[in-house]
Amino acid sequence: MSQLSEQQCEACSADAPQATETEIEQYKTEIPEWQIIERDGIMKLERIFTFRNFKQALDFTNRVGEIAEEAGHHPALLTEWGKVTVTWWSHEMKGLHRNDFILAARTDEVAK
Ligand SMILES: C[C@H](O)[C@H](O)[C@H]1CNC2=NC(N)=NC(=O)C2=N1
Repeated sequence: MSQLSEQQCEACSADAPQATETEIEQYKTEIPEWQIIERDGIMKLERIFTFRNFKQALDFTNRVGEIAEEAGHHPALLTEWGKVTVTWWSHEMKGLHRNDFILAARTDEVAK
Protein backbone atom coordinates (compact mmCIF):
# COMPACT_ATOMS: atom_id res chain seq x y z
CA MET A 1 0.00 0.00 0.00
CA SER A 2 1.23 3.48 -0.80
CA GLN A 3 2.31 5.84 1.97
CA LEU A 4 -0.54 7.58 3.73
CA SER A 5 0.64 11.05 2.67
CA GLU A 6 0.39 10.03 -1.01
CA GLN A 7 -3.14 8.66 -0.78
CA GLN A 8 -6.03 10.75 -2.05
CA CYS A 9 -8.73 12.25 0.15
CA GLU A 10 -12.29 11.20 -0.59
CA ALA A 11 -15.27 13.50 -0.49
CA CYS A 12 -16.48 13.45 3.09
CA SER A 13 -20.03 13.98 4.28
CA ALA A 14 -21.91 13.70 7.56
CA ASP A 15 -22.78 10.05 6.84
CA ALA A 16 -19.26 9.04 5.74
CA PRO A 17 -17.83 6.12 7.75
CA GLN A 18 -15.64 6.96 10.73
CA ALA A 19 -12.23 5.30 10.77
CA THR A 20 -12.53 1.95 12.61
CA GLU A 21 -10.32 0.95 15.57
CA THR A 22 -8.34 -1.36 13.28
CA GLU A 23 -7.82 1.35 10.67
CA ILE A 24 -6.77 3.83 13.36
CA GLU A 25 -4.16 1.38 14.73
CA GLN A 26 -2.81 0.84 11.23
CA TYR A 27 -2.71 4.54 10.26
CA LYS A 28 -1.12 5.51 13.60
CA THR A 29 2.02 3.54 12.77
CA GLU A 30 2.63 6.00 9.91
CA ILE A 31 2.11 9.11 12.06
CA PRO A 32 3.54 8.05 15.46
CA GLU A 33 3.96 11.59 16.74
CA TRP A 34 0.27 12.43 16.56
CA GLN A 35 -1.97 12.04 19.60
CA ILE A 36 -5.54 10.90 19.35
CA ILE A 37 -7.53 13.12 21.67
CA GLU A 38 -11.19 13.49 22.47
CA ARG A 39 -12.49 17.02 22.93
CA ASP A 40 -16.17 17.90 23.32
CA GLY A 41 -16.96 14.25 22.56
CA ILE A 42 -15.16 14.41 19.17
CA MET A 43 -12.06 12.33 18.36
CA LYS A 44 -9.26 14.41 16.85
CA LEU A 45 -5.62 14.08 15.79
CA GLU A 46 -3.24 16.59 17.31
CA ARG A 47 0.48 17.34 17.14
CA ILE A 48 2.60 20.25 18.39
CA PHE A 49 5.43 21.35 16.07
CA THR A 50 8.24 23.48 17.51
CA PHE A 51 10.33 26.16 15.78
CA ARG A 52 13.09 28.61 16.58
CA ASN A 53 10.93 31.73 16.35
CA PHE A 54 7.51 33.11 15.41
CA LYS A 55 8.38 33.66 11.72
CA GLN A 56 9.22 29.98 11.18
CA ALA A 57 6.03 28.96 13.01
CA LEU A 58 4.00 31.31 10.80
CA ASP A 59 5.65 30.04 7.59
CA PHE A 60 4.82 26.46 8.57
CA THR A 61 1.24 27.48 9.38
CA ASN A 62 0.88 28.93 5.88
CA ARG A 63 2.32 25.80 4.24
CA VAL A 64 -0.18 23.66 6.15
CA GLY A 65 -2.90 26.08 5.00
CA GLU A 66 -1.85 25.44 1.39
CA ILE A 67 -2.11 21.64 1.63
CA ALA A 68 -5.48 22.07 3.38
CA GLU A 69 -6.82 24.25 0.57
CA GLU A 70 -5.52 21.79 -2.05
CA ALA A 71 -7.34 18.93 -0.32
CA GLY A 72 -10.48 20.90 0.64
CA HIS A 73 -9.98 19.63 4.20
CA HIS A 74 -9.04 22.09 6.93
CA PRO A 75 -7.35 21.83 10.34
CA ALA A 76 -7.44 23.97 13.44
CA LEU A 77 -4.11 25.83 13.63
CA LEU A 78 -2.82 27.61 16.72
CA THR A 79 0.32 29.63 15.94
CA GLU A 80 2.43 30.84 18.87
CA TRP A 81 6.04 31.94 19.31
CA GLY A 82 8.12 28.90 18.28
CA LYS A 83 5.15 26.54 18.26
CA VAL A 84 2.19 25.47 16.11
CA THR A 85 -0.56 23.15 17.33
CA VAL A 86 -2.23 21.34 14.42
CA THR A 87 -5.54 19.54 14.97
CA TRP A 88 -7.29 17.46 12.32
CA TRP A 89 -10.80 16.02 12.42
CA SER A 90 -13.74 15.85 10.06
CA HIS A 91 -16.18 18.55 11.08
CA GLU A 92 -19.10 17.27 9.05
CA MET A 93 -19.01 13.79 10.56
CA LYS A 94 -17.76 14.93 13.99
CA GLY A 95 -14.95 12.41 14.14
CA LEU A 96 -11.97 10.86 12.39
CA HIS A 97 -12.03 9.91 8.73
CA ARG A 98 -9.16 8.48 6.72
CA ASN A 99 -8.77 11.99 5.24
CA ASP A 100 -7.56 13.24 8.64
CA PHE A 101 -4.77 10.65 8.74
CA ILE A 102 -3.75 11.48 5.16
CA LEU A 103 -3.56 15.19 5.98
CA ALA A 104 -1.68 14.51 9.24
CA ALA A 105 0.90 12.54 7.22
CA ARG A 106 1.15 15.40 4.69
CA THR A 107 1.60 17.85 7.57
CA ASP A 108 4.59 15.77 8.72
CA GLU A 109 6.02 16.02 5.18
CA VAL A 110 5.64 19.82 5.24
CA ALA A 111 7.56 19.97 8.53
CA LYS A 112 10.55 18.06 7.10
C1 LIG B 1 -18.17 22.64 1.93
C2 LIG B 1 -16.79 22.20 2.32
O1 LIG B 1 -16.25 21.32 1.40
C3 LIG B 1 -16.83 21.51 3.68
O2 LIG B 1 -17.36 22.37 4.64
C4 LIG B 1 -15.47 20.98 4.11
C5 LIG B 1 -14.41 22.03 4.23
N1 LIG B 1 -13.30 21.59 5.04
C6 LIG B 1 -13.44 20.64 5.96
N2 LIG B 1 -12.45 20.33 6.76
C7 LIG B 1 -12.57 19.42 7.72
N3 LIG B 1 -11.52 19.12 8.50
N4 LIG B 1 -13.72 18.76 7.91
C8 LIG B 1 -14.80 18.99 7.15
O3 LIG B 1 -15.84 18.37 7.37
C9 LIG B 1 -14.68 19.96 6.13
N5 LIG B 1 -15.67 20.23 5.31
